[in-house]
Amino acid sequence: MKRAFEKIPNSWYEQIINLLAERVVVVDRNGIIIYINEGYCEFIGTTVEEAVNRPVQDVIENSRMHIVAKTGQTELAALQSINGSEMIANRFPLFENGEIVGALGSVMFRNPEEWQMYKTKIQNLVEELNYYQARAQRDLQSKYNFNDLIGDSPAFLSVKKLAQRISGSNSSVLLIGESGTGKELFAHAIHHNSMRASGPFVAINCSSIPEHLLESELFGYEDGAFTGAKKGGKKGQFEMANKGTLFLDEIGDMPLSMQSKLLRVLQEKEIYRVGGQKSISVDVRIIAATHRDLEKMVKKGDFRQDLYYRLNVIKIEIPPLRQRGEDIILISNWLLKKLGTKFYRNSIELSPEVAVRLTQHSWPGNIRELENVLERSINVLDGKVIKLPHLPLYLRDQEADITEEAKINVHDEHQPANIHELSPSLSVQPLKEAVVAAEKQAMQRALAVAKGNKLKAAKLLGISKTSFYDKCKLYSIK
Ligand SMILES: Nc1ncnc2c1ncn2[C@@H]1O[C@H](COP(=O)(O)OP(=O)(O)OP(=O)(O)O)[C@@H](O)[C@H]1O
Repeated sequence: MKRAFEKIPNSWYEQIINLLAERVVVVDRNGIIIYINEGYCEFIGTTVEEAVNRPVQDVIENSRMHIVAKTGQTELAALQSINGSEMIANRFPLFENGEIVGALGSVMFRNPEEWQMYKTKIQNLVEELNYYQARAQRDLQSKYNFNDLIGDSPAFLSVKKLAQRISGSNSSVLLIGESGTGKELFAHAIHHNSMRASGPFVAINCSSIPEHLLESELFGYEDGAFTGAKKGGKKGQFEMANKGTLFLDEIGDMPLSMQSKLLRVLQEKEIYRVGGQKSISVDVRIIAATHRDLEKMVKKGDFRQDLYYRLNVIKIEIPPLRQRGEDIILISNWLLKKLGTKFYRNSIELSPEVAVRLTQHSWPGNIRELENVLERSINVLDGKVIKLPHLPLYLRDQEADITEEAKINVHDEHQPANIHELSPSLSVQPLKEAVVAAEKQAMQRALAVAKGNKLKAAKLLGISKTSFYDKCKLYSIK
């Protein structure tokens, strides 16, 4: 190495240094400048003569060369503000016989244009990074609040009220309800209404993650915890949800081995990453949800009883749509508005027959099914009104069933009385039709008692004004 330098004439040194970096400065162990090149001097508005032999911090703004000459710690690609611009500087300690004798500093860019080009590139990258960071942050926030929970049936309102009331508490919440009843929506709204609203909302579906990945997904892992593990390790959902809410959807599908680990975390309020030795404290509120009968699972030994008690501090049971038939039209209208915006199809309405059909269906898939039906109908629709042929076949088939039975009924009415006696079932109306007829009758009676005052009639029936108006429309009651 030494021999290689010997061949370089002394007069070349400065040229080589200047070509290696536009701005170079060398200080002794006390931070006094012993060399600075002209490029650097020009940039900071001084001359070599003025700068040499002076403390570096007096000559170069925000310099840390005197510090590097003391600590011996290299500083690479450090941001340094000079003349209002961010420079990128490298600072190296210089050693002789193992002792620090000074430091060498260089600014990485040769001219303002080059700097500008890099600066623009870096700025773009920083902006991109900020954008993705903000987006990732947004993804960890609740997207819905209680206003997004539509329904004004007494059954739904009492559940919504309970959820609102317990939002502020820190206790665990267990949401029980059939698929598509809005459990996730409730979890978002509870978080949004809680003291943790400014913290993250992290949702994880326990049934969609393979069992062997669930632990690392929940608790994270350390560097090298297993083959394929990301370098530097990874935070788990518990850590991501720190100071916020962790929504554990489909908790009933969590394997028993994981249930024990989850219970430990809920008790200790600390986690261990997979392959990690040190505990990490976490402050997380748990909202769990399931469509399964957890009590039955506990009895069968499929769900840990102690975990069930831990999660079941506040239990909220969301009623299925068929138990709140009066919400169907209200939710449908709200969904039509939402879907209208999504598909640029505004003012879409339900025909009265479709409205009746929707209230007759039992909605095993609940609001998700209703949303799918309406989305499909909008897609096959030309005008503004959804009519029976726009509904999916399985809903139209109900029409055939009902009409068949209606035919039997009509036919029946003309039969002699003894035939009724022989086959009483033929004169029986389908329950759904009977309910619809009874509802219509009750409304007409209430209107008559209230002398046509709809608000009064709604009060007499114990339903909201909106619900009453929707039903009037549905049954063509003027
Ligand atoms: N009360 C409601 N008002 C308006 N939309 C609702 C309501 N409840 C549910 N939805 C809508 O229904 C769909 C299903 O809701 P969500 O995913 O919250 O149900 P879920 O009970 O968590 O279902 P799953 O158990 O299948 O995960 C979503 O599109 C949601 O926006």
